Amino acid sequence: MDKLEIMKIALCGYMGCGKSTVSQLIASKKGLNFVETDLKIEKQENLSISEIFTQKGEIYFRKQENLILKNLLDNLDESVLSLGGGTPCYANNLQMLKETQDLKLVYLKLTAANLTNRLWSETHQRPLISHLSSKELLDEYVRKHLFERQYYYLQSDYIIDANDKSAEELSDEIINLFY
Ligand SMILES: Nc1ncnc2c1ncn2[C@@H]1O[C@H](COP(=O)(O)OP(=O)(O)OP(=O)(O)O)[C@@H](O)[C@H]1O
Ligand SMILES: O=C(O)C1=C[C@@H](O)[C@@H](O)[C@H](O)C1
Ligand SMILES: [Mg+2]
Repeated sequence: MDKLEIMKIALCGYMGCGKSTVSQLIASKKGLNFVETDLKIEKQENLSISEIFTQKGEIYFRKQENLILKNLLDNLDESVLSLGGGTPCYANNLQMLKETQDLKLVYLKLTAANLTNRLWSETHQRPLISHLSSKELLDEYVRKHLFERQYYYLQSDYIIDANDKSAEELSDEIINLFY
């Protein structure tokens, strides 16, 4: 495919890998829309992600995530889409992403150790890890969880080694894949 035809980029990866930060940089550098599934769900529910998990439960969240992704992909313009950490791992989300014309799925891959270091100061905002009270417990959780999820993330069109790179560098590396 001609590089210039690809105008839809979706970033996936584990919590804290930089999806939101890097997607926004790519969108602003290339004049594309920035879209984030988590933000869409928060807006629809008028609740934060943590509040949705607590008040309505994870199954409800996953159902809304699937419906919102379907709606987004059916109507997607030139955009950079920042997915939720679990999005490709549930329902038919990965299949929908792979079947969307002109969309390329990019995995921001970080080691479990680097993810743990980054997430340790930010656990309170993330409902799946907010109960983990020590860095050792967080590390153990991330290792197991990442192992389960890599199966899905690794089916992305592009796998980017995001260890020890700034968000600026990563945004340029991804832009260079397509433009
Ligand atoms: N390349 C980078 N190097 C160092 N820190 C980064 C990098 N990219 C993002 N960060 C920082 O890591 C944290 C997580 O980044 P961000 O929120 O973009 O990740 P995310 O993948 O969107 O997470 P979530 O799955 O929770 O939505 C933030 O504090 C952000 O400033
Ligand atoms: O990794 C996950 O399963 C999640 C990541 C976040 O982006 C949110 O979508 C939510 O906290 C669940
Ligand atoms: Mg994010």
